[in-house]
Amino acid sequence: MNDNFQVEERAMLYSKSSAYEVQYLLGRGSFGEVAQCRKYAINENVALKVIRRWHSIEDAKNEEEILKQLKFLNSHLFIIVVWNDSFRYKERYCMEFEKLDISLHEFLQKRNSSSLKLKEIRPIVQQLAIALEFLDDTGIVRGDLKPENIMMVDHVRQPLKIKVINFGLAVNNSAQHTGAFLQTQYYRSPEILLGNDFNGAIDVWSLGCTAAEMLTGNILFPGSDEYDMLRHIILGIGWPPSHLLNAVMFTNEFLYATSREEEPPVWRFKSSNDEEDDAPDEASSSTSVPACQTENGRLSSNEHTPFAGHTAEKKRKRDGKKKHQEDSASQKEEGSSKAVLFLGSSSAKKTGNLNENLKDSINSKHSYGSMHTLWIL
Ligand SMILES: Nc1ncnc2c1ncn2[C@@H]1O[C@H](COP(=O)(O)OP(=O)(O)OP(=O)(O)O)[C@@H](O)[C@H]1O
Repeated sequence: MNDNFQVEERAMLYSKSSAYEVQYLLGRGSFGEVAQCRKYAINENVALKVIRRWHSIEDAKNEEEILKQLKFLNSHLFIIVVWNDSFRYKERYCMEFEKLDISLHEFLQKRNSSSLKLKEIRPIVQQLAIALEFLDDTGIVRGDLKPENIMMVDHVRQPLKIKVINFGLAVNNSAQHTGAFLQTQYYRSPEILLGNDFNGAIDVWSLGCTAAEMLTGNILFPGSDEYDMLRHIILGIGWPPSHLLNAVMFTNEFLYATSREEEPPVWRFKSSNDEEDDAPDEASSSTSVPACQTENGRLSSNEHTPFAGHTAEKKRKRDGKKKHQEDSASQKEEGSSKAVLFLGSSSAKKTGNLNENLKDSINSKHSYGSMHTLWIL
């Protein structure tokens, strides 16, 4: 069979039930291209995700399995993209979705200020909370929430209507099984970074990061890697509770305890250059700038503020004792993660109890990553 199929204008694909004509490319992802196609059987436009042939068809099938389960649970009622059909064409695997408009990421880029007004953000967060509540109820599916995976249904109509695309299967709710695959780096929760068990709170974390990004136009925690992510988070909102640090799987990859005898241990950042006993408290370093304090414009991964080098660390070592005491004090402020969720717009008020239920539901997801939520009504 000739497998030399290219996703290009006017190319034809065929399933058992319909012919599809490619109109134009909507976007590219890690698995393949997504094109707007005319579906002749119904004479409507659809979005066809055509998986690259060198990519594992298995991954596509896993995604399809999740979509089937979501559809069975009436996901279309909960701000989740509608998946219609899948088929194989010339060694490509194709998944047909309802055609949506542009992503929130593109929408933010189109805007001069690259940030949204509160009155635009509120209905988006309200809709995302509904989607997350639904996904959490499934018990196994998590959203990979980030502006690229939030699609506008129609970006010129107010209030902005959105749908969530792309999900992950949360095997056993354990980071050991699913880990980093579940969340994209900038939106990855502390539970996942530190290898803790997790629940729906990790999606609330990503929701908080996304809400902050809509408001400021900047990525909230633009860490260049997992280590740098943790540094940004601790700089921005403080240390995770010590009981979490003492228990989780990857703590020792990023941090070390200053004294094994101390009860509880006091954690500090490991430095890439120094011996453990030489490492400063990077999180409280005055040379580092929290992501939330950056200037205008989205930061890319290579624009992050790097750790101060070895010399600066040596210098800070002189003040080590003082910092150590400050460390201990700040670690006692347990549950220090904060984020702002703007829920309760005029549209939310119309939904009355639903809004209250969502608040309860989100507030009930207690863990470090669930963030303290501040409701602006
Ligand atoms: N239903 C849709 N309607 C319109 N555009 C879409 C739709 N689904 C996806 N797109 C566009 O195609 C792009 C890639 O899609 P998607 O993220 O699903 O691919 P992917 O291969 O799963 O990517 P990744 O795993 O890297 O996120 C999206 O960023 C979006 O711009």
